[in-house]
Amino acid sequence: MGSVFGRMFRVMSFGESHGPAVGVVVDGVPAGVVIDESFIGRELGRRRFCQLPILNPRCEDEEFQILSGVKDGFTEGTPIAVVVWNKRAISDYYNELWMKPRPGHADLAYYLKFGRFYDHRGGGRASGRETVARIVAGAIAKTVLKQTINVDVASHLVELGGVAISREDYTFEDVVKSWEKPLPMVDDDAVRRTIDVLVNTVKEGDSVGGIGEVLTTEVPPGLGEPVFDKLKADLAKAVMSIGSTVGVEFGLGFRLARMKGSEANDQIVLRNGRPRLETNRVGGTLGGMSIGEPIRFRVAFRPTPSIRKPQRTVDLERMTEAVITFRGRYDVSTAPKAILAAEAMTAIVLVDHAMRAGLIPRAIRK
Ligand SMILES: Cc1cc2nc3c(=O)[nH]c(=O)nc-3n(C[C@H](O)[C@H](O)[C@H](O)COP(=O)(O)O)c2cc1C
Ligand SMILES: C=C(O[C@@H]1CC(C(=O)O)=C[C@@H](OP(=O)(O)O)[C@H]1O)C(=O)O
Repeated sequence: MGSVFGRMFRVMSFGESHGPAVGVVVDGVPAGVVIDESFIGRELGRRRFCQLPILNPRCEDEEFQILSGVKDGFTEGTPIAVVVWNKRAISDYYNELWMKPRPGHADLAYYLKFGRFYDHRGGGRASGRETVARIVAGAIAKTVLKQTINVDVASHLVELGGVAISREDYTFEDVVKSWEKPLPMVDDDAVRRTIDVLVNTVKEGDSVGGIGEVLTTEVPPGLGEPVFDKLKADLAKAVMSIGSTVGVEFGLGFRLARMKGSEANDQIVLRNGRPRLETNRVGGTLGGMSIGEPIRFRVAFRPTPSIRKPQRTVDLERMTEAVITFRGRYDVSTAPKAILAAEAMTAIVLVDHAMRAGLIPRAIRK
């Protein structure tokens, strides 16, 4: 229930933060796709941030194993199962938090739904660790996109801990290259200022939220279906399913709501014999379908729940009010890892819709 996503390109994520592994089964991958295992490793590596330990103090080595669906470096057209081993869980930190739900985390909701069977250690199933499964499936989806409709997906942070990038003139390549920096931001000054904010936030025992953006190269027209299966609707569901996500806006998003039609409408112009949008303020879809333009949207992430400051909760065993102080490890912000999960989910949605639109067959070579 709830762990499968997609219609033709189907992704099933499994695993808990403190179980032996997290992983994914991807069904519907066409046959004949060349799988480069080192690319999957590099995508997992982008999520580690171990050079800035306050962003990922657990710093797993992300050793993974492909269990099925790939033979001699080619996909077989059958389900691809991948596990990523959990090796650095320390569950003792969570003993004192059993039945004392952390404010902001999913503990309370899991208790109210599943009773005392929920796993609260390291966030259990609701952990940021689950995004590892999405990164692996996203790496497979990106590989399929590249070898079929030649679409690339990238992401970056536009604001973190209250520090916003000051550039608006960045290109897709700038966004890709931002991942070579300590934080994926296109503005070096913002990177420096954000790191200061993050370091001070940890000293205070607190956490911060942020905003990221996902961009693609030109997506062929026709992805997305009227009216419930719009591309933007499926993308919104895909990214809203990432823990800590609180908002999605396409193109200029909420800024469009404050404009006049004459300011907001993207004029349609002829370029190289094709109808194109002059500006793409709308973010790459009209009527829920791609139109040959890049897709572009922003995602907001709330601050990390586990913080060192005392927080009020209810002891569910005694049914009394209580105060907890978290002593374990926590990411000062979920945003850097979460935006990468949004990038991965975007690739997954694009492959699913390209298959549904008939642009990707079940075997890409025979
Ligand atoms: C990438 C990522 C990293 C996270 N790291 C932490 C963490 O270190 N500590 C913590 O308490 N919660 C962490 N979370 C949990 C979320 O902040 C959030 O509380 C949880 O996933 C439930 O989110 P939801 O209510 O939006 O579904 C992380 C989530 C994500 C996506
Ligand atoms: C392990 C990861 O994130 C974890 C997400 C998380 C949570 O509550 O969501 C809590 C922490 O787990 P632990 O207490 O085991 O260190 C984070 O480290 C990861 O992203 O790889």
